Amino acid sequence: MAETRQAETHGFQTEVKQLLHLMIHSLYSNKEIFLRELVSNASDAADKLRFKALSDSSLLADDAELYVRVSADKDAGTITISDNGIGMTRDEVMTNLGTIAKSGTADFFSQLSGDQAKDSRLIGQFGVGFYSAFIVAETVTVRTRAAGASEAVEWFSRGEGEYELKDIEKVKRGTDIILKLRDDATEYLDEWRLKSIITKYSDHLSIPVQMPKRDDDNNKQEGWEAVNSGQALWTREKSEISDDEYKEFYKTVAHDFDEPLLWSHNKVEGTSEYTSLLYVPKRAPWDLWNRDNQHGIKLYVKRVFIMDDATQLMPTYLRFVRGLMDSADLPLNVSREILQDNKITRAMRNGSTKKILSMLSKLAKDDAEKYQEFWNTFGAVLKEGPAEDHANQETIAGLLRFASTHEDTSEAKVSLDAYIERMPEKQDKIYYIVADSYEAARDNPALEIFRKKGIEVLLLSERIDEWLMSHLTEYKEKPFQSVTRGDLDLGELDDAETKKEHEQAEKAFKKPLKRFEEALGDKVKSVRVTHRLTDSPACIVTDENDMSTQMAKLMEAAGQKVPETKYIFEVNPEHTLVQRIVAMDDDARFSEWANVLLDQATLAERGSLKDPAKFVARLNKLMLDLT
Ligand SMILES: Nc1ncnc2c1ncn2[C@@H]1O[C@H](COP(=O)(O)OP(=O)(O)OP(=O)(O)O)[C@@H](O)[C@H]1O
Repeated sequence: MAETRQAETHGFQTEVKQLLHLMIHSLYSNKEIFLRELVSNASDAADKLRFKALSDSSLLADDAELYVRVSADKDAGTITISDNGIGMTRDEVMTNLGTIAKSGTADFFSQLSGDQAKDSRLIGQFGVGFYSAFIVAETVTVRTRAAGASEAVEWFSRGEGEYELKDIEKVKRGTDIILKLRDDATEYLDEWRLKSIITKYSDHLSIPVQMPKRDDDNNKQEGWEAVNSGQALWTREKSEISDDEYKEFYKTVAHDFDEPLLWSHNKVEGTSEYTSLLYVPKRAPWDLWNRDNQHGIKLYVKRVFIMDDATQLMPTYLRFVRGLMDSADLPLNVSREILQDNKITRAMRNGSTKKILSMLSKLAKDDAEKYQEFWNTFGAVLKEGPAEDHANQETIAGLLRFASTHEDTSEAKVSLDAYIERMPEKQDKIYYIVADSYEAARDNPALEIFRKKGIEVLLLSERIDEWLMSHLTEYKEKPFQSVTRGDLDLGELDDAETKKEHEQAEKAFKKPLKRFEEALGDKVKSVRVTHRLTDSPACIVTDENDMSTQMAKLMEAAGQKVPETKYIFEVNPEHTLVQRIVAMDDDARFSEWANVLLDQATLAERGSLKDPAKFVARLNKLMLDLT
């Protein structure tokens, strides 16, 4: 027999206090969701017990019919949500109802602005769960007994700084949550009101949600009756499910306040048999950028809930997808380890990935505006795709959107198909540039020749872009080519005449090039005549096989040692400044100017210099010469 402990008072973790405060103040216009959250927790508790009982049937004891019960006591001003699910031990109560165990919680709180409308949306994304009880309740009492245990505990709180915990007697396994309603929330004492909320949010739960059965005069209670249909939504025929039902179901599975952007419900038969119901949300969850965050896919086996966050069922670059998969083939006692390397899981994952990608491709085709909304929210995550998923690389590439010299906006709107469609007949490559910002990409001197010739260049400036481009080599048999790497060969786009002119210019400029080489020494890899510039005197580019500027920056930012890249210095013999410098007899002065040109070109490409003070000093000296 466990030792009976005295009542204890515990303080909430700081974040819980913050969450409670925010919730009470920003969710008052959406109070009813507390019931959805508590009923859904109760139903999860029943699901968890059903799963655990597969290997230990004694846990169900003589109480095998699992249910959730909701009732109101008008005299006491309370409503009670009970379940005979898995329950909680004392330790579990302290962790689950006293702290927030999600990783990145502190980050989340730092995003809150104090603006109620904005914060309430963020809280929606965070998932309010159990604590939402305090939106309507003055006090909350939780009485719980874990399955298989004999002791039980009571948790009590006013939602302020602390909660009380004491040992109690509880006859049945499971959890009762008793809410003493605030004066402005007494509408929830009405059974009809409760019933309508349950049918709205929880109709699809496979666990029966019961309410008191009233006699004909609607007065005395005669047992309990289920108020939800009790049929899991995804097991029904698509044609019988309304859009509203899909949307409400999404809110429950994804814990989102908003409607989904789109969804797909599939029954797959053949070598593997499963049903999937997958949603793409409208808004990004608050921790989308954390690659380790929870994946949103729940796994069921033959309608029995097995686990949340089934990472094996969806690739990481689709981690924004929410929903569930229900397998007819997996064993009920499946574990995460078994899922790891399993033919059935792989088939489900491949099938669902294809489904999501084709759903997005269809959206892009049918409703460009809505697709753009999706892209602006999740595009940067999808960009992880080509590296992670080679098999679907071409499809993912087709979904990418870029800023480009064709448009006058930093918004990424151009698809590769649109780019190819606009390509002049003789163009055989897809040209792009990666820089720190849209402006730096747009204004990079290396684009001058492309502008002059009317060749479109994709302008990339997100952190992930260099990584993306290192994995994308071609799209529809057109190779990608960075405009700041390697020797620029416009192939067929240059006619024989231009090529001849280039050769002549190079020949004629041989001597000056030698002078530049001597002046710059080992600061550069080589010096050559440029074919990319029309308006600028010089630029720097990397050799085809060297690490690009952006990749080097990324690696440096990640704390890795990066070998120093030597740039190729390209000069524009047509430029007046270059012509004047070349005409100088004084080698020392020539060298000063050559160095200034190199530093300028480095600034345009890298955005910073190793020794900026020296550049400024040199420039000042040359300016003095002119005044
Ligand atoms: N009725 C219940 N029976 C058993 N455990 C419960 C019950 N209600 C809550 N819990 C436990 O408390 C934890 C915290 O609940 P809470 O609703 O705050 O978060 P969650 O359900 O894990 O997350 P979210 O609601 O954001 O998806 C749950 O994960 C569960 O372990």
